[in-house]
Amino acid sequence: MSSNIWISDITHYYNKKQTSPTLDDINLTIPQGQLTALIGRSGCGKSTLLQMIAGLLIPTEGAVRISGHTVTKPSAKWNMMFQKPSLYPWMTVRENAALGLVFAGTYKQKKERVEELLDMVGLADHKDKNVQQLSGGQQQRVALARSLATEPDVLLLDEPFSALDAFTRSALQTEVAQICHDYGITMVLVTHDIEEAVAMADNVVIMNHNPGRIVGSMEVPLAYPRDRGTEEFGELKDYLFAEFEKIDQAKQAELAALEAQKDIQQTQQALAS
Ligand SMILES: Nc1ncnc2c1ncn2[C@@H]1O[C@H](COP(=O)(O)OP(=O)(O)OP(=O)(O)O)[C@@H](O)[C@H]1O
Repeated sequence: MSSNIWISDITHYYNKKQTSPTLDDINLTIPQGQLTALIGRSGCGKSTLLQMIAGLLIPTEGAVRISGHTVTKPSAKWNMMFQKPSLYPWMTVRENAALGLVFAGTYKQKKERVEELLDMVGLADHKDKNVQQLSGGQQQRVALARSLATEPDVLLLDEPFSALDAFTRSALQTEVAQICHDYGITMVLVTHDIEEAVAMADNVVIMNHNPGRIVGSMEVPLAYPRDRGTEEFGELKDYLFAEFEKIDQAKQAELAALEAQKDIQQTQQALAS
C-alpha cells in the first residue's frame, strides 16, 4: 500500500540556544505514489526534514503523519537511502540486499524477491561477489535493491546519487523515478541538483535557509521516462533555476539588511556609552 505524507506545523530547534529555528512552520502534503524533490541551499534543513519523515528525529513542534499515523519512530515501511550506500563490506551483494528481510525475519519466504530486485537493478552477474568488488554506482544499486526488498510504502532519498559519475547518476535517476511510478512508492528526494529534480520529480519544493522554510514549489508535468533533450525539459529547468536564484537573492538582501541593522545598533550603543 502506498502512502500520503502529511507534514503539519513543524518547527524545530536542535538546541535551546538557537536564536532562529532550523525549521520554521513547515506544512506540506506529499502525494502517494509520486516523487517529491526538496531543493535548497546547504543548511536549509532538507535532511532534517527527511529524518523527521523517517522517524529518526522528532520535531520540537508539529508532526509527520504517514497514512494517518503519526511518525514517532523508524519503521520498515519507510526506508532511507543515503549518499553513501552503507553496505557491510564483508558480505556479498546478495547478503547485503537481503539484510532488511533478514532483520524482519522474512528472508526465507521472500528470497526470490531479492533475486528479482538484483536482476532489475542490473546486478544479475554480481550476486555472489563481495560488495567491495563493485563500483560506487553498483554499490548504490545494491542499496537500492535492499531498500526495495522490504516493499516499503515510502522511500526517502538523501542525495543518493551525488557521489556518482554523471553517466551512472543519470541512469539511476531515470530508473528510480520509474520504480516510484511502477510500484506506487511514495518517494522524497533531497537534492542540490536542479536537473536531477526536474528529471525525477512530480513536484519540486523549494526551501530557504535561516530559518528553514518552504518558499516555493513547482509541478513537473512531464511523462516518464523523461527526455532531458526536449525544449520543455530545458524550460522547466531554467524556470526552476531562475526561481531558486530569485529566492536566494532576496534572502541574501534580507541577511545583509539584518547585518547592517546590527552594525547601526552597535554603533549607537558605542556612541551612547
Ligand atoms: N544533529 C544536529 N545538531 C545540531 N545542529 C544540526 C544537527 N544536524 C543538522 N544541524 C544544523 O541544522 C541545519 C540544517 O541542517 P541539514 O543537514 O538539515 O541541512 P541540509 O539542507 O540538508 O544541508 P546539506 O544540503 O548541506 O546537506 C544546519 O545549520 C546544521 O548545521
